[in-house]
Amino acid sequence: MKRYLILEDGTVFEGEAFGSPQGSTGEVIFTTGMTGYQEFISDPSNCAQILTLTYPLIGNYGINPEDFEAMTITLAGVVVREWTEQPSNFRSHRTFGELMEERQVPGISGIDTRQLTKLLRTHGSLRGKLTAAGEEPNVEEIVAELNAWSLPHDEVSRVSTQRPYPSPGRGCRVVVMDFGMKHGILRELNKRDCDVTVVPYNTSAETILAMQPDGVMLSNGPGDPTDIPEAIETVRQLIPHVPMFGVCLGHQLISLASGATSFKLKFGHRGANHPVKDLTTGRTELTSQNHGYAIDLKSLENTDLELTHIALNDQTVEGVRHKHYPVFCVQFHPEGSAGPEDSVHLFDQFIQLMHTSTKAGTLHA
Ligand SMILES: N[C@@H](CCC(=O)O)C(=O)O
Repeated sequence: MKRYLILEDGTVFEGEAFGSPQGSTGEVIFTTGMTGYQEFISDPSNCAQILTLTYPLIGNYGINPEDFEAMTITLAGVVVREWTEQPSNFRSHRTFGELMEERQVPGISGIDTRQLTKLLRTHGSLRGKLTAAGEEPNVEEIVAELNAWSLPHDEVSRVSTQRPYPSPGRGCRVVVMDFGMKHGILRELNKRDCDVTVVPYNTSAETILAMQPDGVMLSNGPGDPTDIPEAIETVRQLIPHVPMFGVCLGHQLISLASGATSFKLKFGHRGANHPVKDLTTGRTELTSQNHGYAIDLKSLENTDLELTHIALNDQTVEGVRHKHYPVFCVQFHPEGSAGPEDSVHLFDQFIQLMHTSTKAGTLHA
C-alpha cells in the first residue's frame, strides 16, 4: 500500500508502506552506518524519531535475538530505500519487515533516501509525518500541523527502567543510571565482571550512594539533556563522591551538571565511522555516534572540566574529564554496537579508575 513521508517544509516523498499501517509524527533524522540496522532501530536514544537509514538495502542479514540494544522499539518510524524479504544469515530469525510489523513501527520504502538525507543535511533535522497506509493526505493541512507540532520532552521517562534490576558479577560494584541504556553498555561492564545494578533515571543521589557503589555509569538516552533537570542535579551531587563514567546523554549530563551548556546540532552525528581525536594520546579513533545535541566548547571555560576528545568532522566536544574528581565521559559510543570498538578501552579505564579511587579512599566522602 502507498504511504507518504511529508516534511514540515512541504516536501512530499511517496513510497510503499511496511510495518504498522498507522501514521506517525516525529523528528526526521538519518544515520549513515552501512551495517547495524538492528542495533540502530532498537537504540532507545532514537525514541520518538523517524529514522532514515541511508544504506540502500536494509534487512539483508535479517534480525536475530542477540543484537537488540533494547527489547522495546520506541522509534516513531523508519525510512528505507529498500528492504529485503529474503535475508541470508545463519543468525537470522526473521525479516526486518516482520519485526517492524510485530512492534507496530510504521515504515516507508522505495523513496530516494539520498535526496532526503541531502535535504536534512542542508536544512537540518525536520519534523515529518508518515501517513497511514493507503491514506491520501491533505498535504497543506499536514504541513500546518507539523509546523504547530513541538518535539516531545518526556522521552527519557518513557524508555528508562521503572524498577532497579541487577546484572550480577564478582568485580566492581557499578550503579548504572538508565536514561535509555543500550545493552551494549551493560555487556561491556559484565564482560569485565562488574556487579551491576541498573536504576531508573530519577533515582536520587542519596539512594545511589547508599548502595555503596565503586562507580556510577551514566547511560546514553534520548532527547534534549536539559529536559531532565532532576537528573542533572543528581549528577551534580554525585560528582564529588564516586568515580563516574558517562556515555552520550551521560556525557551531556556530567557537562551540564558542571556548568557547561548544550546546543542542538544542525542534523546530528549518527553513524559508525566518525573520527574522534583523543587529545591525551593524540590517537584518532573511529567511533559509533548517535546524538542530536552537543556540549558547547566555549562553555567548558566556566567549568572544572577539561576537554579530552574532539570530533574531527566538525570540531565539536566529544569527551571531557573532571580536573579534581575521578569523573570522565564521552559523547560517542565506546561500546560500538553497532560500529567500531576502537574506544572500548574506555571501559577498562573506568575499571582502573574505580580500583585506584577505592584505594585512595575517595569514596562516599
Ligand atoms: N539524546 C542525546 C544523546 C543521545 C544518546 O545518548 O545516544 C542527543 O541526541 O544528543
